[in-house]
Amino acid sequence: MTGIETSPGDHTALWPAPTADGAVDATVTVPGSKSVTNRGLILAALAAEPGWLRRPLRSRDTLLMAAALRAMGVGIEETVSDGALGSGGPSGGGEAWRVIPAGLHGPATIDVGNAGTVMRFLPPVAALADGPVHFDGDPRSHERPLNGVIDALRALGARIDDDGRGALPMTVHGGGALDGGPVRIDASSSSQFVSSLLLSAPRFNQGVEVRHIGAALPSLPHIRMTVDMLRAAGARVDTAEAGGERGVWRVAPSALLGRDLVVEPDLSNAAPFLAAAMVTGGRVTIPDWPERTTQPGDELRRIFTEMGGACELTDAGLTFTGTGRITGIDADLHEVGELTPVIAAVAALADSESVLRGIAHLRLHETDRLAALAKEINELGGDVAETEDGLRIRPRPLHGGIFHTYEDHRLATAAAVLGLAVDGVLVENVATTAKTLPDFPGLWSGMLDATTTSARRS
Ligand SMILES: O=C(O)C1=C[C@@H](OP(=O)(O)O)[C@@H](O)[C@H](O)C1
Ligand SMILES: C=C(OP(=O)(O)O)C(=O)O
Repeated sequence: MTGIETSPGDHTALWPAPTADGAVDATVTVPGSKSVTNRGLILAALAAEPGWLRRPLRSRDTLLMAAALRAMGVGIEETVSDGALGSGGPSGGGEAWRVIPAGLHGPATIDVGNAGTVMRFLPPVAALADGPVHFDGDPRSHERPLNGVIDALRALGARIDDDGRGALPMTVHGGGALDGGPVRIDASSSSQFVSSLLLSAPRFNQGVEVRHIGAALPSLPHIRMTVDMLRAAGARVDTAEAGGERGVWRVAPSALLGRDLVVEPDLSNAAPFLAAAMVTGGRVTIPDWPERTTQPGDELRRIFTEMGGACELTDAGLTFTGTGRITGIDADLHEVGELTPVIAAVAALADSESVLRGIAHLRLHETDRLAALAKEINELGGDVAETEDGLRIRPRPLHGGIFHTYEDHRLATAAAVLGLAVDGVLVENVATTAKTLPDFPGLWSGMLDATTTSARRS
């Protein structure tokens, strides 16, 4: 495990965001999906036989997940696959992780960093271990809600010591098995509470029946991703979409298959690159864009088209073309909240007002994203106001300055988008992008260098 930032990064470092000289014209290969990689790791670790993850994302969040599973005894071998190892996916071989399930053991200590998927998806796995598993992480991990997972696990038979706030740090006293059964949770603050219980449920004695009570659930595509991946691993899952009750998910106890999974590119991390086409009136192609996917980033096709761009899905991937003119948008981003920071950056460069709704839960993400976006864009001369459930963005001429990022990868990529159009944007701690995107500055300058090269050729 080398070459990836595994700490939150250096707050004193300032990265001068490059401006674009003209329309970008580039093909950008985006690394694998965080959400698919971390679900794939858990399902493979709980399987009855070894499995493969091909083209996994190697970033802070996924390396923390792999380290945590290893700490509980799971084998994860990193290899570079070639034809001999089987299909390497649409573009051939590349990196692959072989996951070898084993008895889950405590005592173990897990560093969750600031990864929602690690802090929420692993406590049910720890409940299946045969000893205590201690969870802690970055200071922000102590503030992000975990009560839905803690309360549900207790109701399902787990013993957990925490300080009574429903947050980290905590110790799950794994008993080697968990009863499971019916449980009610309020997952209105994070869809990850539901995904967490479903992912480990095939290994609970009675499986699980999760009933969501409370206000609307955010990020439904991510719950669909959980259900799809469970089914692909052989689990039996009942959902509203399969004729079941709304807000209720049932997973039957069963053995899980070891899969050979090719991880899709991270479509949410494609957002800044597609935004570059929007902002510069250029063209960006993302290879291997899936034809069908549960990733919320697929909605970018619709959202950026509504804002004035155009896209085409071909054998080469998704090609997104901007005209340089951006129209403001009135959009409910409840289901695709993680796309908000980059959409807000594009909206700040539009020629009319935008209203982004349905995203109050973003106040509980890596940072309070609504407050941070409003403050940082306004400090560059913008006019962004927080509403009860989102942002109202009135485009203004922007100027350079320091853009603080609050250890939030998506704040940093949003700042890079603004920097394409605004001279003198200095992005604090761009290294924080390593949470989900290794070498973002390299990919960004690669996109701009490819543009210069193609301009010279023509
Ligand atoms: O399950 C997942 O992989 C995710 C679910 C969403 O979380 P919330 O429902 O907490 O917004 C999303 O924002 C996060 O980036 C990834
Ligand atoms: C909310 C996010 O991450 P996490 O998995 O830490 O919740 C995100 O990546 O936008």
